Amino acid sequence: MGLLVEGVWHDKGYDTAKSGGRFERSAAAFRNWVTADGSPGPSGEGGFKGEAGRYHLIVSLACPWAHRTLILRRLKGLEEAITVSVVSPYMREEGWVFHPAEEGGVPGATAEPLFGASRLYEIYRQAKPDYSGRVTVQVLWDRERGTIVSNESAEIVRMLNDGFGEGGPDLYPEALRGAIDAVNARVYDRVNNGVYKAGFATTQEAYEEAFTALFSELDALEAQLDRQRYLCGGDLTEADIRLFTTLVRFDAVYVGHFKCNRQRIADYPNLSHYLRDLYALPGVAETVNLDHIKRHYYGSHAGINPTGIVPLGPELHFDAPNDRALRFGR
Ligand SMILES: N[C@@H](CCC(=O)N[C@@H](CS)C(=O)NCC(=O)O)C(=O)O
Repeated sequence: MGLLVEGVWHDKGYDTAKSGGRFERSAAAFRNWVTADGSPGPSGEGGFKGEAGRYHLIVSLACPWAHRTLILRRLKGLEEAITVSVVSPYMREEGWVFHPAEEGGVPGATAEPLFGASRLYEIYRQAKPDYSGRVTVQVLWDRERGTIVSNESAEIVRMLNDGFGEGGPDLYPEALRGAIDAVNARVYDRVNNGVYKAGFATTQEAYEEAFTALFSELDALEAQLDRQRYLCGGDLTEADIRLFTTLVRFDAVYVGHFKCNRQRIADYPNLSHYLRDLYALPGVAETVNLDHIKRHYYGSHAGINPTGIVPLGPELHFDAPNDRALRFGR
């Protein structure tokens, strides 16, 4: 794990000393928006029109943030329009690297076709030679302007929802925006980022704080999903995709590696049926790669798992039947 300082790579982890052992995630640096007509979005510059063949997405199949964007790309039918590269699951001294399966990398990892880069930080330097900051997945690259449009998944999912024309479900419908934003805020802080706050805490107090907030939120979500099929009612929204990418990793990595072990998702009846309901959406199962997920977490964070041993379990059955459609009538 590391970062760029004025374009120079430094192998350096997050510093929790200044924050009482608490993990604090840095804000993403590239915040432009692809829009249907190229007009500016809520931040950054304009000039990024939604066009097939123009954009390239660089993801890790291990990363829950990148996973959101891969699911949106699939649900919105944008697989032909937006090309994808997959980094190696191992993120070590050089950060995220490209090590394609054909060259002995992990199956599912690909090359980087834009510059033939071997490290993700080279892509950041192409966009901004003196870039200072963390080098994170995912990255949405614009071939036309030769730069990074955005490296913030919460914003990329919105661009994929409505920046490339019609097609697929509207996952951020006008009428539900208030409800979606409210759920997202809770889920981001206590669940999506909550598992990282527990896992990367370096004091007992910081860990306990994150653990308690995480499980109280999961309990609340369990109760909410007893009343409705999806987080914002009867229709699937962006909020569900954002929760899904954490739930699908939970029993495999967050319970053990991040010590989120009060209980598993498999022990929550509603959350586990809900997880399988989302997994069964067309094309979603193909975006889930548990091999990359387990190798990444257990094999990249030497401070947490110094041996790098990847557990063989648990057995997971996301493709087992679920009761959600039957219970909620759709
Ligand atoms: N806010 C960003 C967060 C992305 C992020 O933190 N990705 C992780 C992988 S799961 C990463 O690349 N970490 C490398 C680092 O922090 O140095 C987003 O949602 O896109």
